[in-house]
Amino acid sequence: MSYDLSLLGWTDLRAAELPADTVPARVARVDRGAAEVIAADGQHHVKYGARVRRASAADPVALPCVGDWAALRWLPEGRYELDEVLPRTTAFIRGGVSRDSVGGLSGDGQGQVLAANVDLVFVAEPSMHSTDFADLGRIERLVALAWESGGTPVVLVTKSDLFENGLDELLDDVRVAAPGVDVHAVSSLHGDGVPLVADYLGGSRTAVILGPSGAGKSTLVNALAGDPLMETQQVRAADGRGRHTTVHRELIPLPAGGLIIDTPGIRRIGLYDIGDGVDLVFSDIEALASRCHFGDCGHSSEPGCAVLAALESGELPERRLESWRKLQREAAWMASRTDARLRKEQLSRWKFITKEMRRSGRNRP
Ligand SMILES: Nc1nc2c(ncn2[C@@H]2O[C@H](COP(=O)(O)OP(=O)(O)OP(=O)(O)O)[C@@H](O)[C@H]2O)c(=O)[nH]1
Ligand SMILES: [Zn+2]
Repeated sequence: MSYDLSLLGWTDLRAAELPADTVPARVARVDRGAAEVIAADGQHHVKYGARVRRASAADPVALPCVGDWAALRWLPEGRYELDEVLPRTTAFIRGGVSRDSVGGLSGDGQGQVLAANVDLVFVAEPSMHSTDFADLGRIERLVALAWESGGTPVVLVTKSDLFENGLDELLDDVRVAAPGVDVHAVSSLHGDGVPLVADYLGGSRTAVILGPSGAGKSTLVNALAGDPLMETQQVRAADGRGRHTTVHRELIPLPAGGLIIDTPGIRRIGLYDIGDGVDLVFSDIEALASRCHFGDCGHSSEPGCAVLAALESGELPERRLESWRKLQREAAWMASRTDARLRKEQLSRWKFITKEMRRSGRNRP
């Protein structure tokens, strides 16, 4: 089986970075010390070469991850080895903080890349979640995370069929929560909006879908993929196989071109390093704050505060200001951690391209 790598996102820009005597391959899945990759001549299971092992021992962020482009080197013994991870254009990084551990935090200083080279980040938020409406705060949080990864967020208000009246008003509220971000309603059940989501992938782009459990992510991926690649909740519950089904297919090529990365890690991603992302998702408040009388205005009781004025006039919803304060506190806390700062520096070499891309065309597919 041979693959057209351009359909998997391979570009001339990346080709320029390929070391001599190697062939490119996209990482579909990783497994301690080895990866499943897709090269032009087929799929391979490859072990990491000495260079990758050395680099990742020093910094786990250097470990290959799903979505990476890798350089494979042919060994005399007749197999490929993963020789190098090519520079990433975008990356979802989980900080060295596990919120599941005792006390809620365990700062081990070990960053981990969950997915790389993701062009589009679909933020799925159901229009109705049991009896609750779409959660705007969660959208803000995931959009911030999306910007921080370097990908372009697109908000999908899923299960739009559950919202009979007022869908337009809901979409307006979501647009306020995510300025500069495309917002669409999707019903995988009826197929509404699904072709539009596929269009974003433009034949060779890579996307992830973030969102709470039950948002309809698997159902949407199935609708995009056109065949039952992943089983939805009911099926999984029935056969008791848990989430294994998605683990086996982490990089999913779509029939119309483009790819979706769906991994348990990406599904569980919450709020990690969102420093820059907060500024982007709250660009309206940042703009207001720049007009405050005092440069270091805390927007609490200072005279000449443009933020408070907007709050009073109703231009700025109070919920949104609170959401901004909360995310800023978390981002500040993350930034105060030395290891988080270090990790950022190590990553900056991978991220500069990203920022340029973000500046040049952040909203359109
Ligand atoms: N009414 C309606 N229900 C939907 C739609 N999409 C998905 N569902 C249902 O919502 C439930 C959850 O869908 P999933 O696709 O499993 O959600 P998920 O986001 O993948 O959830 P996790 O795997 O837990 O992260 C299932 O019962 C689906 O049948 C939709 O467009 N409309
Ligand atoms: Zn102010």
